[in-house]
Amino acid sequence: MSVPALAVSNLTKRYDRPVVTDLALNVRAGEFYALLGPNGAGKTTFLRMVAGLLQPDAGEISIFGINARRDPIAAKRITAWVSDEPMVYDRLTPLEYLEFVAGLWQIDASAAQRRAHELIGWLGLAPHANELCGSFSKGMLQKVALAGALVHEPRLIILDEPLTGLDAGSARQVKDVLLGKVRDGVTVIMTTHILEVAERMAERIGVIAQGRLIAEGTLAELRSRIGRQSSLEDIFLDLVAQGGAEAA
Ligand SMILES: Nc1ncnc2c1ncn2[C@@H]1O[C@H](COP(=O)(O)OP(=O)(O)OP(=O)(O)O)[C@@H](O)[C@H]1O
Repeated sequence: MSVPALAVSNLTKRYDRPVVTDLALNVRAGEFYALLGPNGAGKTTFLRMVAGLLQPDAGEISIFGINARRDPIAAKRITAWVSDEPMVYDRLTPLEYLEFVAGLWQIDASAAQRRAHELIGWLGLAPHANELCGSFSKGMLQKVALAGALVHEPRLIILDEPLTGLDAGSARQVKDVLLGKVRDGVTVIMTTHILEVAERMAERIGVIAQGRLIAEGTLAELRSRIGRQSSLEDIFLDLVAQGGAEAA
């Protein structure tokens, strides 16, 4: 069996109270995995630990067989992190920003230029490629940040709410880029509150509530767990209610 893109075990983080508790989760190479959960469930905290931005209290994280806690740089080389709060430099154009990021990854200049133009084209940013990011809307900044995260051609793309605030056209561009990446064998794990997106795009869905993975599977598997033909919204609400009752 091939090595999983992501293998997490016993992951735990607490602040003044537990936020992620003993969480185990595996994502297969080439899979599109959606992480759902109510507000405050611990999704962002979980993903930030996986991306190496937050130190867990306990647990193991393996990315394509690399122990991400022991060798975070090797793990980051093959991982992309796309936050729900895009951070790009106001005084750079998208092209300059992508060149800058490519430089950090020490990507050869001509390859970097080719990738930058490709990403800018896919995300519909070409008409703005030479404008300063400081004048961009939040949606445009989100797309620039996504392009920046993909410039080093990661094997695992981790996204926190990538579609929030995007208009229909931009959301379509982002979804198409992600689906294209999955077709090329890249693995995607993303959180979303847009259940329709999880339903349409993800091969498997994980549901987190109160810092624990309370359910996981294909939509059909989740449906059979609830035991009736329901929409993903009904399944999600049932699972979260069940998970909350069990935790209590
Ligand atoms: N730095 C921090 N210090 C203290 N508590 C924190 C910190 N970061 C997150 N939390 C708490 O941890 C819990 C989980 O937060 P997290 O952002 O991971 O949830 P989420 O599932 O991503 O929620 P949402 O869907 O609203 O984005 C929340 O109760 C939050 O207040």
